[in-house]
Amino acid sequence: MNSVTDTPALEVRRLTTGYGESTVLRDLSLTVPAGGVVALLGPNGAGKTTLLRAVSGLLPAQSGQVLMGGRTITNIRAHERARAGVCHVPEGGGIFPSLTVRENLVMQAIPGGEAEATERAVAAFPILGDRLRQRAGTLSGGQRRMLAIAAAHVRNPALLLVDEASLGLAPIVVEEIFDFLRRLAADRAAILIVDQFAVRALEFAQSAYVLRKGEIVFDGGAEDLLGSDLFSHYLGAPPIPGADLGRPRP
Ligand SMILES: Nc1ncnc2c1ncn2[C@@H]1O[C@H](COP(=O)(O)OP(=O)(O)OP(=O)(O)O)[C@@H](O)[C@H]1O
Repeated sequence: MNSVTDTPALEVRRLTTGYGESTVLRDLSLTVPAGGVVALLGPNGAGKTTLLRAVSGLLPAQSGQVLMGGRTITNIRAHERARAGVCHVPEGGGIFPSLTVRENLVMQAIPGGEAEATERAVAAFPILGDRLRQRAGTLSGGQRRMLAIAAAHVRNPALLLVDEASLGLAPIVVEEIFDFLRRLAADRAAILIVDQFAVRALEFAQSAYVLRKGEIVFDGGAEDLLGSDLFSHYLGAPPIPGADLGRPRP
């Protein structure tokens, strides 16, 4: 019998899903260990976002199963999955632009925990402390990303799904975001991360999956992928230090 720590944070078993008549993911299986960080990589259109949506319940499974902490969540709705501890930070979103920064944070708090929620978020990203009364829609791109991740952090999720943490952001902002994600990971949060900057994601993760046309073509250690010819084989560009070549190509 599994102990609590052996039970993966997330198990996707033979999942098939898509949009209407179009199937995007076929028979896909993936595991995020408890406290593990997993990178999900692949070219544009491979199905990475679709997988995150299927895990967070925004997209129903056509077949297969999704389990969180050993419990089947395949048939429960997105808000119930969120209550169960799944937190999805979508690409370019995850905030309410017309609300202030403080309101975005407070709405994630448990009743009575509003002040603590704000404190937690500001401790994660101090710049948010200077922006609490500002409408989230008027923040810079980097600050919006920080707010989306901080709002997720407020809920103390068991499983964090981060879609494109760094896309379009200045390197210094990306560094700050990854520093925080590293701290979360050190606190044993399970994280499934999609990032166009494959090298950065692989440096952050312990293991990786590469998706192509809805199917897993690589499943293994992040270092195995990073330090070998497999990287260019699967992701099309060699990791050259200092160059923005971590971006997967179609
Ligand atoms: N709402 C939708 N309706 C129909 N098809 C969709 C929808 N969203 C995505 N698709 C299709 O599903 C496939 C996978 O898209 P998805 O966004 O999951 O890929 P991705 O790997 O995240 O790509 P990217 O890196 O460009 O974000 C693509 O062929 C895309 O056109």
